[in-house]
Amino acid sequence: MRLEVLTPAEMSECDRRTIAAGPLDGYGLMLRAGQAVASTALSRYPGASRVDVLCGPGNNGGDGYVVAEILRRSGIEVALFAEGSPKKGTDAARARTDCRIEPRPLAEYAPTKGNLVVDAIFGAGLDRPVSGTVMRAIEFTAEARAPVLAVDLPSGVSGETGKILGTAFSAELTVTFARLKPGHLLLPGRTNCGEVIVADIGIPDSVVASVGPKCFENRPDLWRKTLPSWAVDVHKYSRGHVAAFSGGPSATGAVRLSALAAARAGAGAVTLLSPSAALLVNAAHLTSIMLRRCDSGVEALDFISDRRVRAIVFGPGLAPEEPTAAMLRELLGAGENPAVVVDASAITALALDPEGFFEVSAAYEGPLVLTPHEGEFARLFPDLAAQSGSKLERARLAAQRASAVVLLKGPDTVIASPDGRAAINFNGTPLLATAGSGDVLSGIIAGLLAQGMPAFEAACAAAWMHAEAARSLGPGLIADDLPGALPGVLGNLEAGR
Ligand SMILES: NC(=O)C1=CN([C@@H]2O[C@H](COP(=O)(O)OP(=O)(O)OC[C@H]3O[C@@H](n4cnc5c(N)ncnc54)[C@H](OP(=O)(O)O)[C@@H]3O)[C@@H](O)[C@H]2O)[C@@H](O)CC1
Ligand SMILES: [K+]
Repeated sequence: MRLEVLTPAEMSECDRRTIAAGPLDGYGLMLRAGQAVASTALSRYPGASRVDVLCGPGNNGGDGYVVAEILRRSGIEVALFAEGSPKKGTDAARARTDCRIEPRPLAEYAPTKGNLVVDAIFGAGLDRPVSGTVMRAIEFTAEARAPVLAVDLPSGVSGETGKILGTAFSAELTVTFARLKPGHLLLPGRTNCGEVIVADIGIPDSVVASVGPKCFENRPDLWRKTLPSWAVDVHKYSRGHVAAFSGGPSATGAVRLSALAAARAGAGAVTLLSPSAALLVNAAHLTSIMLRRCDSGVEALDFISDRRVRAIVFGPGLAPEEPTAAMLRELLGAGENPAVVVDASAITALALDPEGFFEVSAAYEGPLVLTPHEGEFARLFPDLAAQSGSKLERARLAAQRASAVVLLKGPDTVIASPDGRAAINFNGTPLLATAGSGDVLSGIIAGLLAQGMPAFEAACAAAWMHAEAARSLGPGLIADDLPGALPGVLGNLEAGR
């Protein structure tokens, strides 16, 4: 499976290197791109006898002329509309010359009921908001509810960020080339793309590898090889011990969800470190999860070193206040170096003095993962949250600043590592928008970290497993159900090894 996600600039570099190596030239790539779209139109819309093809002035429009000519030769009635003309001497100009249909100005386009619309106005080269005639064409098409097949990207969707520039087509189907682009995976663009098909147009894998892409689709092949596996004589502590910090007596449920998820993700032992005041309430709810009184950083550190704790969940149910941030700084500064997952209120607490935390995290030698949702992210990284870049870019910058893997939650969760690697999760589901679901996620990450999985891979795997668990349960799930669904998810992964 080809998991690289290419920015439009990386894609264009792949085109350039492929053309330089030959034998395909730019027009050869365009012909293959157009053929891929035309054959998708024919196979996926077999009943379409009339097609409106809308072409822009660049190479995306060039692909459109190729599509129009192939469909015409296949006996389809094609109406061709053009916005601007390709520049002389370009591949797009050649494609227009080779197309036997005379285009009409896009201003004359009005969708006809039952027609398929092929959107070849703008693709990778969109660099400003759509307006004027193109905007009207998009609005007419939406009003007529005509099915749209987009070439590379729906016009109006930024391939780089997934943002809508002005307005955009809502496609049923998008055919892109060689690899996905961030705009196919990040919201809101992902929604406008509909189903996405990646067509092979002859760009070799070696060329893709040579441009050094660092963003990936979050699929099991990205991290399967790093999943824990155990020798027959393993015992509970060698399988990894997780410590999860409980909040006070009225805030204990969140961390119990994390603890259970860590155990279900495969940690051999999980201990809840609970303040004295919450011991009884925790004791009343725990069975296989162990319980230990802990009222200070010193007590926690003693336990961590005595019981060889490999991973910590720190955040769910804790107070979003300075003592929480201080305790985390103490844990990170002590030289024990367990893996630490910082979640929920602990992130809010760190936002009281971000620079103080970044100083400690830069010096920390253990694996560190932060799991903010957008609100927590904006508290800890207010300048990054306010900038205009993509979610991918924001997560990457945050990971570098915090010297930590940052898992920025949402329907299009992004996981970024300080080394520049990033992954975009695609299997998220609205089923996960339920109280406690984030606590389960941080527990899964800790469970995998405790078993020795590297931090970036553990965060990616956890995000994927979390969503698969939700999908396996379906509507009606509550966060309490998610840990119990993990054995099924892990079983399927094991079967795929
Ligand atoms: N060999 C290859 O590279 C291959 C590439 N392939 C195909 O090429 C596509 C990329 O082509 P591309 O780079 O020409 O960009 P494209 O999306 O056609 O747009 C550029 C044009 O749009 C204009 N423009 C932009 N925004 C605008 C706006 N808001 N409002 C108005 N105008 C706007 C911009 O105008 P300008 O900025 O120059 O004034 C320029 O004229 C890619 O998506 C894929 O389909 C395949 O054939 C495979 C081989
Ligand atoms: K397009």
